[in-house]
Amino acid sequence: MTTNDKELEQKRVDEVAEIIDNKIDKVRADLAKAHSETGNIEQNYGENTKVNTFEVDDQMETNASVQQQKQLVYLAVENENILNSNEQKLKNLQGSPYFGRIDIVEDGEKDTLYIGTSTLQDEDGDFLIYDWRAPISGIYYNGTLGKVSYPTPTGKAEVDLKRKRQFQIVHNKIRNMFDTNETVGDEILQSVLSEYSDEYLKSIVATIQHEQNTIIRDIDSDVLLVQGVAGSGKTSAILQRVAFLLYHSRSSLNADQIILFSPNKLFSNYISEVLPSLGERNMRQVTLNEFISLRLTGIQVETLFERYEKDERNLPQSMIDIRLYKESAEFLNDLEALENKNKDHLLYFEDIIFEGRPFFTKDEISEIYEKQNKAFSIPDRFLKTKNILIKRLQKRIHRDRDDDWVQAEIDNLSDEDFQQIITDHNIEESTNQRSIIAEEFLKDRYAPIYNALINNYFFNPYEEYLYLLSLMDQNIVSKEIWDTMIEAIDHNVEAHKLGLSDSVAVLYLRDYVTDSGYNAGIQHIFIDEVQDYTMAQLKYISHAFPEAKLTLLGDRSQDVLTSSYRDKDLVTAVSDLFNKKRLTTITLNQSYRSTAEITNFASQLLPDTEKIKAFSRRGEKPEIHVYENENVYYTGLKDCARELNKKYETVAILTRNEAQAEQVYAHYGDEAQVTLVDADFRSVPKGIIVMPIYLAKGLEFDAVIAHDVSADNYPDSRSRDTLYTICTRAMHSLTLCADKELSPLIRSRETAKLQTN
Ligand SMILES: Nc1ncnc2c1ncn2[C@@H]1O[C@H](COP(=O)(O)OP(=O)(O)OP(=O)(O)O)[C@@H](O)[C@H]1O
Repeated sequence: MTTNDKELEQKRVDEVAEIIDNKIDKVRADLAKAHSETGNIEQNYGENTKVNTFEVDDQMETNASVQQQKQLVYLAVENENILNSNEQKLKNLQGSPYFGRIDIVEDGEKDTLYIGTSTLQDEDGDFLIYDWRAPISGIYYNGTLGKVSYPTPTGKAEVDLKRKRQFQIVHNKIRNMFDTNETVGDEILQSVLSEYSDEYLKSIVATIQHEQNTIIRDIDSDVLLVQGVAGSGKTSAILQRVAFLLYHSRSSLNADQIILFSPNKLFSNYISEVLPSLGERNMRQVTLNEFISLRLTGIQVETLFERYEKDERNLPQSMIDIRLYKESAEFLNDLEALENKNKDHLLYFEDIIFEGRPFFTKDEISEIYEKQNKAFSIPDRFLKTKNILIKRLQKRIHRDRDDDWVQAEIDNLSDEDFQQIITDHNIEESTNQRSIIAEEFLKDRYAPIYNALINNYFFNPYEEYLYLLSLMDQNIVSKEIWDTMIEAIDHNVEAHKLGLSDSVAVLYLRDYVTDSGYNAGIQHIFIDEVQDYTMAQLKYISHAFPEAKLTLLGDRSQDVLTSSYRDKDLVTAVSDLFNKKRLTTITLNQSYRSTAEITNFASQLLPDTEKIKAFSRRGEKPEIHVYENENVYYTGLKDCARELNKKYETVAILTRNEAQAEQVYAHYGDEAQVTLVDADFRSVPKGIIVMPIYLAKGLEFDAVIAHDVSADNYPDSRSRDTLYTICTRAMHSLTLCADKELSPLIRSRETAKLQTN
């Protein structure tokens, strides 16, 4: 590449930068204008709705006018939103308008395309920048020079890729520029990965690698399972994939139809900037616990973290055996089969209480249910019962409307409330207007009953679950232990609590009997850290979102929360669970987060079968500090953190569990620059932080100190995943501190600098 090449490219950057600046000025002016228009319309709308509603004619006129005004407000707001989004996209291009260029020959014609985070056209409609998600841009990430193809609506198009050029442009100046035959050459990746960590994960759009691109652009799989080593870009790929899907299906998909199950609240904040930097809105995010708790209102569901902390203290074998069964997809199948087998069984119903008294008693509900034809399925019989109850409620409303107490209540209504009923229900003037008003009044009054019916509150899934458990012919543990377990759940439910595996089973059962609980509007579900999920949970999630395609990403070696009792092959288990769906499995072996020294050290913690490729970014060897006793240990740990903090903004001391994090923190006294991070934190503070590893899942830090890697604390292979996950959170510096004897998990000492104190 010649100096002249660079000058020409820089000239183009300058031109494009100027166009972007001009466009931003224009969009800002449009936005100011649109904003003041929206203000006017809104003000007008406010005034119109204040019109007299006491005369019927006025009222109708007002309704029509209000509708019209509402529409105007909607359009104005929509227009502003579009302008805002355009402005955001242009701002994202400012300073670094593109990162790639491809020269192609298509049907004998030469073309040069520049690729950036969004499309930019000049006045004549010519493309100055192609969106990275455009089909043709795929060539940039996938293709090596020569004949390549890209998808078009009419099939594959063949082109000859003549050149692939990468840029690193900062403040509109070309810092680096390379021609390459690879996906993205090492030089640019090196420079990106050497940067220090940030509060937020960054977009990898400019340096997406070949396998990552396959994940991002997959549109055919129902279930896309990614097994990727720590730091291989799984989370980054998910976010790029969301942006890709939003672009690819822009007429039929919006961000609200995508849900990401994330491991914790810190993580949600950590990833929150990527999509906006790509000009897209964030998808919905939920933790598994929030998802379950929202569906089981009034019950406190045990969190995975709480359970992990309890497991650390005591986890008898019988409990492991029961839990493994309850976490399997078969358990849910068995519950369903048992429910069906037992046609004569009367479901557990509940009274519907209204104003302190039963409105429908459980006897009445049971009687209706019993009368349903047993040849029908349980969900059918349940639905018929529900419909009869709704009809009875409607009859009751019709009957009660002429009762004296109702009439008296209507007489007592203020004029405004009276008119409100008329307006809300569009009641026209007629001879029986008063009866109609009475009926509507009663509907409002009885709305809680209607809601209770619609939401199936008259069915008690907890009792039903306990009953089915008692019927189970299991051979996992002795009958005595099984019965004790049922009793424990019963006590728990009385205290409005539920264990994690029971909660999913109750939900599944409730949804099965009541034929409800699914949301067909959601089109994509992403699950990060899928190794923390059980097959029962995955089965339930896929039942709850029947139309959604699933993208599952995990690392079997980072099974921090369940490896104490589970020994599973994630890929096989997931493949078995979704064997009827189009499933694609992708493996990522290359790790990008850490220096080669850290990755190589972390890899030797795992069995030799694990293949992890370190990225060729060099750094210091990890250090192991072994201390003679507890007193010197804590002084040493603190000194080490302080030293590191001089160089790195964030130093994370990571522990096995909460108690250990608290213990470390207690040794700090009130030192201001140290923060103990717990599950309620929304963002990671700077300075020295102390936290249990499960809260740091998915996150990364410049420098990590692994607390107490002694043989006591990490005695055997069951704690291997925890130690591995801790080590792989480090980007530039890793130190392991041990009180006395070093853990046997640390096999190869050559990959680290050992120091005894
Ligand atoms: N193609 C890439 N270009 C630049 N940086 C990348 C690329 N892929 C990954 N990275 C960087 O590597 C780091 C790890 O990525 P990410 O958190 O997505 O990995 P992960 O597989 O989800 O990790 P883990 O499972 O350990 O939490 C991040 O800093 C990310 O920006």
